[in-house]
Amino acid sequence: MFVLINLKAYPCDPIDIASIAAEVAANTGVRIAVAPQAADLAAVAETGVETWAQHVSSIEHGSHTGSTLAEAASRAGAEGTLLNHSEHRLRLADIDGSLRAAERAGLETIVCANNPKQIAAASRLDPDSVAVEPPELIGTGTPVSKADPDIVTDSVDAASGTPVLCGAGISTGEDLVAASDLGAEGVLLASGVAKADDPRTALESLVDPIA
Ligand SMILES: O=C[C@H](O)COP(=O)(O)O
Repeated sequence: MFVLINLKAYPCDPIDIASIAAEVAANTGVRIAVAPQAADLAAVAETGVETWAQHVSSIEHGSHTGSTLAEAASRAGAEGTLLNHSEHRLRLADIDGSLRAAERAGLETIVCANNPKQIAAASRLDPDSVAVEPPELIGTGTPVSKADPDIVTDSVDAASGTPVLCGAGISTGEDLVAASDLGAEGVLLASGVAKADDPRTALESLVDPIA
């Protein structure tokens, strides 16, 4: 199982969480990555943790002020990028453009979607993986794997072989196992670690059942 921790714009310490994630990954063998703010990519990558961008723009080098160039994310140490997160929705043409930009820069890609129908469409754009996240469960602590397990199984069917992650409300080892049992190959989570009083304990207990 792939565990991708999205730090969003939470007021956490990205270096502290990245260092913890690097240690837990090394100690357990579980693939764990951290997606910080773009400005923190290089510092997070320096900790040795697998580092992901939260987004890259559908642009090439040129006059694009305020954009996130895929090559710049890669140069800063990103190995992959999320696209079309529920909190950063893109138009179809921009998802495709950002996917091509990420490919050009050698970044692994995950396209997020709300439901199985969107997962089917996202998979056709040929990302490395897709992630299903019902927006109404994000940040609630109620895991999608329990609240609506059919969303995960239907997404796995709809993805036609593209690996599926699930996210929203994932915070415990039990949630992780439930996601795996439903066919997910990873989880996308944020508040369960980024807003935890003790991120180390939160992350260690999350991966414990698969370590
Ligand atoms: O990117 C992460 C997801 O939006 C899930 O967030 P959450 O774990 O706080 O529910």
